[in-house]
Amino acid sequence: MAAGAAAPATALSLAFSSSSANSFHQRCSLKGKRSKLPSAALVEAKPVPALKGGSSGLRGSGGAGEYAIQVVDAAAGNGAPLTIRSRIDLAGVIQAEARAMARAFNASVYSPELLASRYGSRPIKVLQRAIEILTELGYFAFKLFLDQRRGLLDQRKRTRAVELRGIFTRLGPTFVKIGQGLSTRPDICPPEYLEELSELQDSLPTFPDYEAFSCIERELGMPLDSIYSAISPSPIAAASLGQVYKAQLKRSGDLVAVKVQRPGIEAAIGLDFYLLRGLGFLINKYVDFISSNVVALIDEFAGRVYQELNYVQEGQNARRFKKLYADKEDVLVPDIFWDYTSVKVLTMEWVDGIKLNQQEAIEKQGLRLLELVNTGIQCSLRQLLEYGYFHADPHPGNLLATPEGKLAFLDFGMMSETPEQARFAIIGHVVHLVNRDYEAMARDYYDLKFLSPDVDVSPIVPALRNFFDDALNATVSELNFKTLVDGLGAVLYEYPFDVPAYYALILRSLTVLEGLALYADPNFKVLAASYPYFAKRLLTDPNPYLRDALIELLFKDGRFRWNRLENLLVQGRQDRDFTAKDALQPVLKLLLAPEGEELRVLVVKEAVYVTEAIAFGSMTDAFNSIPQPIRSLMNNGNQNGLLNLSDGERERMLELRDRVFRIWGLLRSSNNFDPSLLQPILQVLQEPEAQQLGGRVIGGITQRFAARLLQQVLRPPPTAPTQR
Ligand SMILES: Nc1ncnc2c1ncn2[C@@H]1O[C@H](COP(=O)(O)OP(=O)(O)OP(=O)(O)O)[C@@H](O)[C@H]1O
Repeated sequence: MAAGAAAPATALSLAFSSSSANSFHQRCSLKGKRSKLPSAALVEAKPVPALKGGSSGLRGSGGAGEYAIQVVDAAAGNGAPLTIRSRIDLAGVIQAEARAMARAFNASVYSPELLASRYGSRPIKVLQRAIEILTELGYFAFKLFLDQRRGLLDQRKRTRAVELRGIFTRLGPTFVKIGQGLSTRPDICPPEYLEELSELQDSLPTFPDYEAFSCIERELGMPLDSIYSAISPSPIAAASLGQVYKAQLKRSGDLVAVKVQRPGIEAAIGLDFYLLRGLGFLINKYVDFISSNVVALIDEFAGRVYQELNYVQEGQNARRFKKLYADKEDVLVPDIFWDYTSVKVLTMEWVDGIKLNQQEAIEKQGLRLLELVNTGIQCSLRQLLEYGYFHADPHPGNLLATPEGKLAFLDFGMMSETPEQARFAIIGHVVHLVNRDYEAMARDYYDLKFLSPDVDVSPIVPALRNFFDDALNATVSELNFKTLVDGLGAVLYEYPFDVPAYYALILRSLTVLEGLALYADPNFKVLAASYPYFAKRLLTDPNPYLRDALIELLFKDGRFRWNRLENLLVQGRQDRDFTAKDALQPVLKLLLAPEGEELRVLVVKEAVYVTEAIAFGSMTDAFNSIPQPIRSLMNNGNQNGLLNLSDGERERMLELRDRVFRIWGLLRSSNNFDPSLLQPILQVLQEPEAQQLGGRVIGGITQRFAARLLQQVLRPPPTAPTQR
């Protein structure tokens, strides 16, 4: 990382020119005046976690970019930690955000036409960059061509993928971004390329600090010394589009991260996308083995990168993300300081934390990586499948473990949305996968918008069967998510799929988390960790699509699969948002609805089986308690026992009874369970059609027995506590 270059004294009047950590400490000394807070009208006061106690103001741990700053209340003089309180005046925040938006009114948006008009008249500049890119990419393409001629394309895939990663790094930010983007597209790249490109690091060379500092002054319209009481002399991180400094706000004393955009990046990216688009046209026209529309892909991608260049937009993304997901206490999203944010400067709450790929450092703090990864998985599932608004770039550098054990999300430049229909279709897809219903899985690709409705999915079914029958030879929960993604990728790669970008990004966010978890535990299974969430959604979500998926999961060939319900309840209860009062409600409601006819018949039939099993079980218990000699007399030489049932039948009945009792126990012991929720079943059993089916029950017990049984269950509990 380049050392911080000297800043012009005029621009940086607070002697920020010094790159010495010492001067930084001196200026960060709090000396009592830190405790003065703005006296704005207070709508909400929120404590910021206390910073670590220390003995002498702010202390740097040495190397630039690695400050372990400790703040003490010097005024108190006793080394007691100082709690910085951010007083948030909500109206003030909204106004500040509006002002930041106004500052961003001229933020660039991607427009191929604009780029064409800008660069169409600058042939020399275009030519220079074209030569640079073509030399790199052309040589690479030539090698691919030779590989193909020599029949070595497959064999050399890994080597070429490594080379491509190097080329993208050399070609700069646009290509680093493209490489990162391609690493999420299994429909475009073979697995070897996906792996190598996802390794693309965004640790690019830094740009001079004086340029960053003058950019801050220009963008915020204030001299640096009136904004900060201190700022790190060099960046603490340099990423693809900007670099990040640690600073302390003069007005409030808050510690902040200041992200400053690379100078001239917009022009560089614009020129690159102009050229790439031209190349895209050529590829579309002449390269047969690439079936996707490359120009459309470039346009979509360029649009995203341009959005990332607008830091006000990024701040708004962070705000939205925080509102949706930081309601959970284990998730942290930094606040945005709107008065210090513009298109090219983003100021956010400083997050003290360790990157999620530094397992040792995390565990040294007494934190467990797997717990943090699990928080990430649960949060990702909510992002992808509940609200649909998700962080599309969750690489380990953007996920921090805080000392309090929270998972902090950073970098909201690239967000994506899962359309509502797709959210349900994904859950349905998992249900079909669990059921190994490959026809239904193939049909899901219409709902997922992978295929247009006129494409015949029948050829895909055997491909899915081939892959999943092998992959699923254990249970789905034991399946490695990456295997699944690679396998699906291989299937998608061979068929005319058009995978929407959001889907590829979803896969990537879960693969990233799984990758992190595998460091800590090679046996970790992301799908198993996701099950409680899926189970909870299926059991409780009233959406008709999910309700039908649940019915599909629970009934097969006219029989109820009690083992599945038990499994769902066991799993669903592990989700912290699960409430038993909502469990099965969507299905039970359907029982009473006009369109629930088919379900009613199934439920009545099942009630008969269950009643039979319970009655039989009770009789067996009673029978077994009779002394042996009398039992023999009662059997009267009948080998199959009292009811003349085969061993298999008897076993099945007892198993069913035990399972139903276990499920009942699971429900009763869950929070908020109220037995009257089963009322719809009682109502259905009392209908005349149910009585005809009741005749089957052994020993003359009719459906009335079932109804009475339920009535017992539903009776309001006595007021005095009774022993179970
Ligand atoms: N609020 C913060 N608190 C502490 N460190 C931060 C904060 N924001 C960013 N950083 C540090 O700066 C690095 C780069 O930030 P960020 O990922 O936002 O930049 P970027 O240019 O958008 O990167 P990318 O290339 O991933 O898109 C992070 O990995 C993290 O180390």
